Amino acid sequence: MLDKNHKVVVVGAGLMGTGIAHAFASSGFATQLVDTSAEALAKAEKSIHGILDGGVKLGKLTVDVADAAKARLSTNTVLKQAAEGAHLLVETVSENLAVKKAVLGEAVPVLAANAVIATNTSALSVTEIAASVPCPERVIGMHFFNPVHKMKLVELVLGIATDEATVATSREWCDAIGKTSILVNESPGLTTSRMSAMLGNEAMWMLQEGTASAEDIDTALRMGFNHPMGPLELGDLTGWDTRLSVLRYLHSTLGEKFRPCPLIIKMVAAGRYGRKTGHGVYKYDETGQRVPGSGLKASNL
Ligand SMILES: NC(=O)c1ccc[n+]([C@@H]2O[C@H](COP(=O)([O-])OP(=O)(O)OC[C@H]3O[C@@H](n4cnc5c(N)ncnc54)[C@H](O)[C@@H]3O)[C@@H](O)[C@H]2O)c1
Repeated sequence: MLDKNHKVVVVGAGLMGTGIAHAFASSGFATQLVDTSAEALAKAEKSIHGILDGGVKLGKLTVDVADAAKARLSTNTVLKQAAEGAHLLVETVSENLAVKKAVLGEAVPVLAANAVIATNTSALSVTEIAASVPCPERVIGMHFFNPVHKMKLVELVLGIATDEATVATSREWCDAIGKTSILVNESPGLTTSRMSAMLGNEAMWMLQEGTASAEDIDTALRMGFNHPMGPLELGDLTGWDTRLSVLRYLHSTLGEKFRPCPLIIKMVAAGRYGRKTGHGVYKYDETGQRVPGSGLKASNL
């Protein structure tokens, strides 16, 4: 049974770690956010405070509730210190198997007994990550969606060794932070990433071929299918670097239909990762606003 005194450690203070740490801290859990980069931690803390202050301005939270959530959040560059006695670890470091295994190798020995060990990997194997620790039955995929404070879904991903107790406790953790969880047996790209990778890749092929402008491809999916965002603006939000590594993985496991569009490879080589670098398919100004008419043109390719 979950207890509000249970402590959570979130490792990786990037785009996702920021949202995940906010979710736990604002749901009543003492939350430690860890990153090797002090700069990333400072940025994450500022964003979390921004989300909470925004909630106060909208009348969704009182100042006291926001302050209490801020007080429950702490940051640390020393993983072992932060993970000591935690009942849930959510690793959400860069999408790299060796880095993820190293994080677990260091943190797992100091967690509370029976702690859930969750990975937010988009496309790596939970089974393979789990095999690197002595308790693979306690490892589960906990796949969140960006932006975490708005997206309700969590895909809980079962590796070959994940046991029922871990699934049950993970569902409780998701309920406690107001998320809806679904169970997915480990398979490349799960349900949502597989579909989303296909859509984003196809949109880039269309852009590369000059089928329609970036703006019109996005409008087509928003207005034609009621998607809240078009696939190109979504790729800018997710990051084309992350997108490319997911596509490469799906290509190697599921075959030709996932071959990454050359335009994505070119954009990543140019450092045009999306919102996080201020330039992806669209350009963003220093306040993060999209520059009107900035969509990549087929004539520029
Ligand atoms: N971006 C998305 O929409 C999305 C959605 C679901 C899942 N994911 C997954 O979440 C994970 C993180 O993605 P992101 O977009 O937040 O990446 P990101 O690049 O924004 O952040 C990764 C962070 O990990 C930190 N890091 C790297 N090595 C570390 C280590 N050894 N110890 C501590 N911190 C370390 C980096 O400094 C960086 O701040 C990836 O596995 C990704 O596949 C991403």
